[in-house]
Amino acid sequence: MVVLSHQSALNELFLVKTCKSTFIGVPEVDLTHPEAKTTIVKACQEFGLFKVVNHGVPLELMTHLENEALKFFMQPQSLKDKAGPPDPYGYGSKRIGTNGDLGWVEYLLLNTNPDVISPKTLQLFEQNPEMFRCGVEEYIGAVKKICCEALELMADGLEIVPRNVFSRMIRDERSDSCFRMNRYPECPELKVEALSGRNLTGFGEHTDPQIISVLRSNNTSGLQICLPDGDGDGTTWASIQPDHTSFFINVGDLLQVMTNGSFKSVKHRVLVDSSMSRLSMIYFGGPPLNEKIAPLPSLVSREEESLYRELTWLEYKNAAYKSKLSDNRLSLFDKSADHSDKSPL
Ligand SMILES: C=C1C[C@]23C[C@@]1(O)CC[C@H]2[C@@]12CC[C@H](O)[C@@](C)(C(=O)O1)[C@H]2[C@@H]3C(=O)O
Ligand SMILES: O=C(O)CCC(=O)C(=O)O
Ligand SMILES: [Fe+2]
Repeated sequence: MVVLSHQSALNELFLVKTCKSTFIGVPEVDLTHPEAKTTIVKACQEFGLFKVVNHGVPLELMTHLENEALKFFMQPQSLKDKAGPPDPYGYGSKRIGTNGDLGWVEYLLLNTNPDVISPKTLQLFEQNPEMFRCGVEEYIGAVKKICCEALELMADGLEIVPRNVFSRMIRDERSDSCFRMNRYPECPELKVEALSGRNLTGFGEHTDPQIISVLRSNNTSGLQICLPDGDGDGTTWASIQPDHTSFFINVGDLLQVMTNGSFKSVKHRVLVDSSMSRLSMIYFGGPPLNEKIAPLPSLVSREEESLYRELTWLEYKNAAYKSKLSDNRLSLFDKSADHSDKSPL
């Protein structure tokens, strides 16, 4: 629990100046609608984000796991710490990654491949057997299905054959996907006058490095996306209205590369609410580590049009995990950039 005497620490670590932001209407997609592929492609090109409604995943399945996660987060710190520090998998608090990023968040990060289950995750499952084994597996099974359907509609919309060009990487048994549960405790101190005009960063601005991310949260707001800078007058953040019954899907870096920049890996962040805690669960769909990632030939008619060079997911992931949250990781793929005299990022 934060007390006011910690205000200066809060200031230094997490407070950002409030900048103007408005709620935007995110494109909504029913994956079974005949126009779904067109809506999805447009949303991925324009925003890099869309909302999936009428998806058929029972609300109880989502709330069951949410409640189990809350039970975990409500345990004494000493018990939670047994599942940490993250390596990168396991329990973490306030430190995000290993390169100095901080946020007003505690989280659990899991690899979804049971073959690469980390000791930290094993410890977590042993401490909370019922809680995670069933809940997490069932939930991941459901979101993975939605994720693959969405990726197949993207291929249809872009007229790419075969339509499993993206989804096969997620369905592959070696797929390097992960799953994260974030809890952003409310921060009543934000209401005191001294802090007015300030926001607290829960999760700093970044793009997701994988192919695609599927997010579900409780009804607490906080997620913001960075809008394309139409008139070039600076960064505009748009708040996303939470909806605990729906999923939000966002484009990751690898999908931006494979679509040769047509789909946008959206920059996003989370700000903390003063009176309600936010609980989010995100599935990050990634390819097998040795998968070569480059613009799809059918989207590039001449070699000169290809914006990105080829890298394996392992190469990109290793570099990404050495970077800070807000770094421009995609520049590593950038064909026009000269990387000879610099570190990878
Ligand atoms: C600061 C970092 C945390 C992160 C690894 C990184 O070095 C840069 C990318 C970060 C990110 C963002 C999306 C996902 O939440 C995540 C699990 C991922 O794959 O890349 C996190 C990483 C993390 O929290 O370890
Ligand atoms: O917690 C959220 O709502 C989003 C977090 C996020 O962007 C991430 O974990 O990569
Ligand atoms: Fe993210």
